[in-house]
Amino acid sequence: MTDREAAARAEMVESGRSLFDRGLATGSSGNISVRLEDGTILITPTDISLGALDPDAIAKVDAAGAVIGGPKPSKEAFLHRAIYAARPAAQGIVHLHATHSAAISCMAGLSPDDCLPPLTAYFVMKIGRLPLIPYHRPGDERLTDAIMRIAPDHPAMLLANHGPIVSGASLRHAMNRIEELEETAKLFLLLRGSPTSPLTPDQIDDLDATFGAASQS
Ligand SMILES: O=C(O)[C@@H](O)C(=O)COP(=O)(O)O
Ligand SMILES: [Zn+2]
Repeated sequence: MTDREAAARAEMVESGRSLFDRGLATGSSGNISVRLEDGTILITPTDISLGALDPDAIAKVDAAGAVIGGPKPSKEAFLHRAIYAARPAAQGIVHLHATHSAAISCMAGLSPDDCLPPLTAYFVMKIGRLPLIPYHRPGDERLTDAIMRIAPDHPAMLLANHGPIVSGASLRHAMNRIEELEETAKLFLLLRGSPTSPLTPDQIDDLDATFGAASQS
């Protein structure tokens, strides 16, 4: 095993524990993956608590989905593979059922192109727009087409009646992103019923020009 793979396994364990300890992952929901230099993907096993990962019991699949090591992979491995295929720079992916973003994913009348308003600069910088992916049961590979179409322009997507799935240039980057998404979902729910002033298109353009559009990384 390369040093990079050993470090990735350790980082997955630590990330899962951190998410679980803070209540961002509960029960056995959610999954985490890292893409290695050779294109193979480390992914959490199916039906396991993210708080109880073992670095020596993490599944490994190739880009075509064949299992090349470890226990049975997450049923969402196809989804992670589709995102890696659509976003060549992505090296880490996190999927959660975090309460506030999962609550948003169940709301009626969401805009499919953008289901959270640009409330804060950091949300714009980390997420940009948040598209809604139509409901499919977990593990349904028919989701692949929609993901391949939408993921190239979006590092974060919200699965309807389910939760967010977010990629990043590293696992740390994906973690930061999904945590920002969850915090913004919480803000959005806190502000419901209060008049709010989301950022304007000019303010968003200024952020994109200064920090780079979130869609690019
Ligand atoms: O919601 C689901 O069933 C999956 O998306 C999930 O979060 C956990 O599934 P596994 O990764 O197969 O445990
Ligand atoms: Zn899920």
